[in-house]
Amino acid sequence: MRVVIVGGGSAGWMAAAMLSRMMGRQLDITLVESDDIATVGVGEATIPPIQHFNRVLGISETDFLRETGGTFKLGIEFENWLEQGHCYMHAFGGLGKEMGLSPFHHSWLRAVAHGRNDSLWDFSLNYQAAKANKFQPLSSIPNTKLPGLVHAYHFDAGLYAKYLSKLSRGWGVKRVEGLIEQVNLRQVDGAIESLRLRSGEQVEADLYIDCSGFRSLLLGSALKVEFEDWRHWLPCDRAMAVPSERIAPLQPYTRSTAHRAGWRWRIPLQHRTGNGLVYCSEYLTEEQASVLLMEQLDAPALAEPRLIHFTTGRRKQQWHKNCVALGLASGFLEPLESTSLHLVQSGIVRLLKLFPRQGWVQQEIDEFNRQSQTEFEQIRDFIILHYALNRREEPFWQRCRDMPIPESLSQKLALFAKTGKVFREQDELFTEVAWQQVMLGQGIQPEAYHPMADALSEAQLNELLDSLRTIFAGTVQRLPAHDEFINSYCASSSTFC
Ligand SMILES: Cc1cc2nc3c(=O)[nH]c(=O)nc-3n(C[C@H](O)[C@H](O)[C@H](O)COP(=O)(O)OP(=O)(O)OC[C@H]3O[C@@H](n4cnc5c(N)ncnc54)[C@H](O)[C@@H]3O)c2cc1C
Repeated sequence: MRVVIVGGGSAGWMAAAMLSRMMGRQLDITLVESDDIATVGVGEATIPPIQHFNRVLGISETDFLRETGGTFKLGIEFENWLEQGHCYMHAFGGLGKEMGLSPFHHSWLRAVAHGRNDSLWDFSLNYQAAKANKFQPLSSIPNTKLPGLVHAYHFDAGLYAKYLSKLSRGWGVKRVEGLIEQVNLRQVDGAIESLRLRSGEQVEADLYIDCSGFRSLLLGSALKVEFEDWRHWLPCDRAMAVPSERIAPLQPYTRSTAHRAGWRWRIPLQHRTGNGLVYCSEYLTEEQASVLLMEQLDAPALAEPRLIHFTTGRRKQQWHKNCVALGLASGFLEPLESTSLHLVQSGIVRLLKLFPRQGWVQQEIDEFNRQSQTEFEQIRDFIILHYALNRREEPFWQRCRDMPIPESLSQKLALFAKTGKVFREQDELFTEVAWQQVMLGQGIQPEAYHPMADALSEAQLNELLDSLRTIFAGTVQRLPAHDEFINSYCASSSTFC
């Protein structure tokens, strides 16, 4: 089968690498990219499943981090989101200790209700290590049955695309440089027939993968698949990004700091720090955004700030006829929970699981679209949660607080507020522990805890919590500094250019 991938950003090269690796010579893969159209040029923070993607590709962690200037990530810190001066973390990994069927946070809720003043994050090893700037891979805590650290990465997505391009071409992918000027549709069924490049060359395939970025050249422009706009839930529509010099120490976590009309990110890489402001253009001009971004850099800028326009939402079908869209061509959710590259990854995996034998089968397409829709909506709800429960005073934040939220989210919040209970939908990306941290972090104080948490006596509970705190503190103390570990394990020669 002939496959053409349009676009050589992270989405295009991730798709090329995985399809060529998994399907081998059964597919004749061509990737078309244009030197005249830049990639989006941002995308630095990820979530833990990216490890699996690299493993399947056979990429070692050290090579990957060296090639992409990458660092380790243990979670995302949210500063000023609830209100100015408040801070919490969505730390990856678990909390406390497995308590049979009773999630650990119920025991913590009980302890707090009875007068203890521990923070939930005293029982997150990831949080403790992150705030101490410590890291090394740790699958479990030695001499205990407790799990260790769960990590993702910060890396330069442009360098990742370059690296995957080199690997993919070794695995048989053909690269064509050229600007696509026309997408020709078949008369008979309206599917894509061919692409005409500026050079006059025609490129034909059985399956087209649209990774053309926000343009959505094939799925959106040519096939006219509608875009579902979610700005009424997520009103930010601009980002301004700027790299700055690396500073020490390298923090093993992403920082997301709310400002008067959105938030800013700070992502430490080996060769630079990625910074950006996400904002709503109704409340902040481009000039104000630039001042806000630049005045709060913690090291000299390495380039001029760059403005990116976006609209939050998704294409109503992400696979239509003989065209599947991945990455920005399929939809966009702001990078608050670092989910875009993950959506590329899961789209590729979904495509491979439903890969057509020949032609296309409508049931496969419907299943792909159903799963993609669910995944996008679940992530959307998780992102809205951060905005909806704020207590900030500025007009932008008041608007976020007053906005109606999806029914699926309001049910989840109400259940947690009343009972402390939270459930992960089937196959949902975010774990119960992730939901707990953000709901508590955004100020929900559950009225009750699960009766199973009463199974221990008060003395037993206190002993358990004290011993967990001691174990976590001792474990973190023995970890090397994140910088030290990077230097010895995967130091990169990448420089900013
Ligand atoms: C502000 C912002 C911050 C982000 N931060 C994160 C983050 O922290 N973590 C994360 O996971 N994701 C993040 N993302 C998303 C992430 O950057 C993208 O999902 C990812 O890079 C994939 O982009 P892409 O390949 O779909 O598109 P692009 O990088 O835009 O690539 C599009 C490609 O299509 C080609 N093309 C377009 N038109 C034509 C044509 N006519 N002919 C030929 N070629 C064409 C271009 O040359 C280019 O190669 C962020 C996105 C934004 C906007």
